[in-house]
Amino acid sequence: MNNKYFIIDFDSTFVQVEAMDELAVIALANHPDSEKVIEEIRSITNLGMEGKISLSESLNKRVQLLGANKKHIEQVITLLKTKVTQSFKRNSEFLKNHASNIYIVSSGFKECILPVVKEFGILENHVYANTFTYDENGNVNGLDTTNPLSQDKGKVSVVKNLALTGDVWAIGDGITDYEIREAGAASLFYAFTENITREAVIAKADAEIKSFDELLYIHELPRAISYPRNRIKILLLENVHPNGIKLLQDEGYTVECMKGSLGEDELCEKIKDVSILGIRSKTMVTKKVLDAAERLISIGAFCIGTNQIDLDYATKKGVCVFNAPYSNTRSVVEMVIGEIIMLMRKVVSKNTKMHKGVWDKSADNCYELRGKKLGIVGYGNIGSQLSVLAESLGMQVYYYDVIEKLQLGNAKKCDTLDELLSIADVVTLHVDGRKSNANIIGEYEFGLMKDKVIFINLSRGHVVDIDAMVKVLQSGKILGAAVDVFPYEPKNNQEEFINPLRGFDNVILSPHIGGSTEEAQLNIGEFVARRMINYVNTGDTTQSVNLPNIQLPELKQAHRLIHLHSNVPGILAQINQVLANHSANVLGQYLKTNELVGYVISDINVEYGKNVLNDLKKIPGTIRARVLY
Ligand SMILES: NC(=O)c1ccc[n+]([C@@H]2O[C@H](COP(=O)([O-])OP(=O)(O)OC[C@H]3O[C@@H](n4cnc5c(N)ncnc54)[C@H](O)[C@@H]3O)[C@@H](O)[C@H]2O)c1
Ligand SMILES: O=C(O)CC[C@@H](O)C(=O)O
Repeated sequence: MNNKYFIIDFDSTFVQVEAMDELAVIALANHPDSEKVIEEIRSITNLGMEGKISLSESLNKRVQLLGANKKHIEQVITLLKTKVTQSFKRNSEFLKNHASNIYIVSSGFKECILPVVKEFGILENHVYANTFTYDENGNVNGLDTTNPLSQDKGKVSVVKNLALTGDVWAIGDGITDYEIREAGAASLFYAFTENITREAVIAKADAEIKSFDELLYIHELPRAISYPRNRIKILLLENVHPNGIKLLQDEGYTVECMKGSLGEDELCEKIKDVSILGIRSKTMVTKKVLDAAERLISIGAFCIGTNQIDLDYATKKGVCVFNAPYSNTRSVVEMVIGEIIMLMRKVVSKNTKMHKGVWDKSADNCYELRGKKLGIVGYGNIGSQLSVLAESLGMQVYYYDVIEKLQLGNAKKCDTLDELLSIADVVTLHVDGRKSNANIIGEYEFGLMKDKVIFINLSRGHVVDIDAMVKVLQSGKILGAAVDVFPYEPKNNQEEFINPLRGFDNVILSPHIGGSTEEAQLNIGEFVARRMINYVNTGDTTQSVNLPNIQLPELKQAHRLIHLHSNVPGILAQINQVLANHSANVLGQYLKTNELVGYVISDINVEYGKNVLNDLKKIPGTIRARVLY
């Protein structure tokens, strides 16, 4: 590190904001035309940053408009301390440990800058900036014009005077930072875009860095996190809730969102450099998609069902899949109850008639649900919660599940599907979307149902043979039906819904919205985003659908080596041999396997051979190995 120097800009680089703009907001708070003046100051700042007016002109104009005094400067310092850029904050240890290599060179004002950067160990005599001049009452009345930083190319002359020999890297968001490199006073200029992106500046830069982590990563320097988060690209399809998006953005990941889903070919193209994919029920993540995904480490299904993902193949490729197993359960249950009532009272067909002007007041074939037999197929999270609510409304609940399930309340277990179908007044499906559930309700099963049955499917489209259902609807056997899920569903809201169930006035059709409530989507968005963040940042697989679930302790003063491999004998021994070869002191080790893969986490002392990760990757059967800190 001896011959590497960092020339760091302050405004919008070391801190997230422009100190002068913030000072203006504070100083002009009681000014009658404050908004107008602040806007003027901001536009002058930008003109200066983009090189459209000279720096001295920009500075002078702004100071005159400011009307600030010493009290305001105190207030802006307090504010700036809360606005330090995340990646500088994260790497405070690096800044402290290498203080002699770090300079802050800014056209801003030292009074505002020094108290902020000092807290990060920056040396006072390494801070170069302008200084205000004051009148006898402590009001700012100008700036020290003898300071080179008040002049055009001031940064250039300051850095030249430092006479640094070695690698000098200028890091900033403005043209004046580039000028240091242009004049040959710095060897490289990095356009810093964590806070603001100026295309004109990026165009001049040797490279864009979206965070200070990225610079440290590029140059293999000591850093707070192993991999810059902004390099982790996330693609979120199908309208994920804004809270989920924000959680991921706040972590520093690069997030792209799309409202609809993508077809296989489009997704194959789009997914190439994506590390995390977020979907709901419509996006099919096939083998072909997984093969096209060169960097994918995790998929978040922002829903319950995961049948749209080739889970076995994802597991073999070491892609960790999460879903939200409970967040929309209640929403589905409420919709089922509502639909049973609407169908039993023929509200749906009567509503259609009313809109055509037909007054059909009659009680024919209209029933209370009290005392009726509800047959639940699939007694999982939704089925069992429905059981409790339906019973509280006076229904007699029967259920059938392929695995042994404890009954809740007075619900009665049926030993076969046939038994349930022949007992129930209302049949509702809540099975999962496994492939073998295709057409579990077809002609034969409809035949077993009672006359005037109410039939509901809010589970998955492929579990019902739609042609058989159409026949039985035409026969008049079904009193009413509600269907929310279909074997083929439109990819987005622009595509027409085409299905033979259209046109029956006793059938409620809904566009797969059983779980689409504000409450559920918010919960799902946050739940899945948190699971994925935890996995990426710590390796924790708790509640993953496909990888062995390991809940990990927080990583403190250690590096975490993560090794995912095919589940074959002897891998743990080989991992430990590699660790021994590199004299790595193991602080904790965690292992779990499922039938396809094994997951080994080794927390080790930070002193270890550099090639340990490469050697771990060479172990036969390795799917993925990474280091985290
Ligand atoms: N319409 C929507 O918007 C919406 C919202 C949420 C969930 N869902 C779907 O609802 C279904 C149920 O969700 P959950 O959270 O209760 O799932 P779950 O996994 O908790 O429960 C499914 C239950 O079905 C049982 N099962 C599977 N196949 C069966 C079969 N052939 N016969 C009888 N039982 C069978 C399983 O053993 C399990 O107990 C899933 O398909 C899910 O994707 C739809
Ligand atoms: O929101 C979705 O797309 C799917 C909802 C539901 O089917 C689920 O599986 O949770």
